[in-house]
Amino acid sequence: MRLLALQVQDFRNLHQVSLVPSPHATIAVGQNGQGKTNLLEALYFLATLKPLRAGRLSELVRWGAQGARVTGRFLLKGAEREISVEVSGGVRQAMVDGKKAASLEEYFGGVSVVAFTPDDLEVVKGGPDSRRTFLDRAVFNRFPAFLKESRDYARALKNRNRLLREGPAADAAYLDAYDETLARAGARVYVRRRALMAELSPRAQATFASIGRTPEPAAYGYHPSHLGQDFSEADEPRLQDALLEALAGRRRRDLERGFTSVGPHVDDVTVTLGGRSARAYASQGQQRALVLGWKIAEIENLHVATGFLPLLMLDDVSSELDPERNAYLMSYLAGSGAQVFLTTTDASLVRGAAAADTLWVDVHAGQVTPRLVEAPA
Ligand SMILES: Nc1ncnc2c1ncn2[C@@H]1O[C@H](COP(=O)(O)OP(=O)(O)OP(=O)(O)O)[C@@H](O)[C@H]1O
Repeated sequence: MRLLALQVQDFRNLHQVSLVPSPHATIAVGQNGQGKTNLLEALYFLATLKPLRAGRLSELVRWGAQGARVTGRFLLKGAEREISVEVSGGVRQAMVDGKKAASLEEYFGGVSVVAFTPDDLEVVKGGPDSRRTFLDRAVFNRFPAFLKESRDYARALKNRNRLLREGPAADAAYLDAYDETLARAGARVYVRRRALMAELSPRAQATFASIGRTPEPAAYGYHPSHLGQDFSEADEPRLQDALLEALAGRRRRDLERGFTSVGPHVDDVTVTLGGRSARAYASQGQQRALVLGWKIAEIENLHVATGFLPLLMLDDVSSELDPERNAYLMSYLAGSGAQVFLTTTDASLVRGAAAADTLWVDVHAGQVTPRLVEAPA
């Protein structure tokens, strides 16, 4: 998979950008607050239909503009196709070759992206919410149908919670029906997450072992909470029954509190080092290596599973790493053969990922301008 051309219109502070990226590294250099992350976010949104940072889609539209649009021409399995996404009035529209996409499968058609951002550290340091978001981005990359499946779950959860807020007056027959829907959708979410973790965690552990410079082994885990037992990814029907039972068992408590207390929305990801919580015990450098181990594993896992290397995006990551780990990452990127997009305030930090075919662009006040000469060291 390769991105041949990218066009961005009225996306955050980017008024109009037209870029022919390098087949390998494209590096955006600029001072703080100029639009470097916005450029990556535009590409991320195109490739995933999910915002990288925004809470609301309307935040993506340039102030004063009617709508935002991102278009990419990709080379996939020898054929060119154009996908684009528009946001207007808080609504997103996905298109393939200029026509409304018939399905998400048609839209994505093999496009995937792995993003490295300074926020990734939240997977170790942050709360369960950030860990679930982190995990779900990886699940979605591996199984594009998960975009719809996770939405189905969120909708079912919202409906049940709305009914729970009626308290004891809530109609029991309706609740039974909502429990069924929620258990079905929840089992799907769980099974997808579990399948991803089964592929990813051994790879991430091995990558960490090679970059962590620490004798303790890392472990990345995901288990259902409040179900009393674990389930494999092949156990969907049994899991659905267990979820249904747990929902029934917690109904009284849920009615009192007005929200659903069991299901994948309260599950957590565990990251440990030598069997101890990485959040509580790992150093900053070890925490960063744990995240890096996961991300590199994700790239390799996608490559094996789909036959394609995903697009890689690194938002100002080098400034967060110590020189040795940064050098490792840069040489990994240069040797991976992947198409990479990097941002930095300091070109010298990412020089290790650059080659003769690198496209250097300057980002200033929302303008993206290719450099005619290579960036100075
Ligand atoms: N919807 C929007 N419309 C117009 N401008 C926006 C919008 N959303 C954000 N901005 C502007 O975009 C700029 C931030 O851009 P961005 O986050 O890409 O910075 P950056 O170059 O990555 O900087 P840093 O190095 O600090 O991360 C800010 O000036 C912000 O005001």
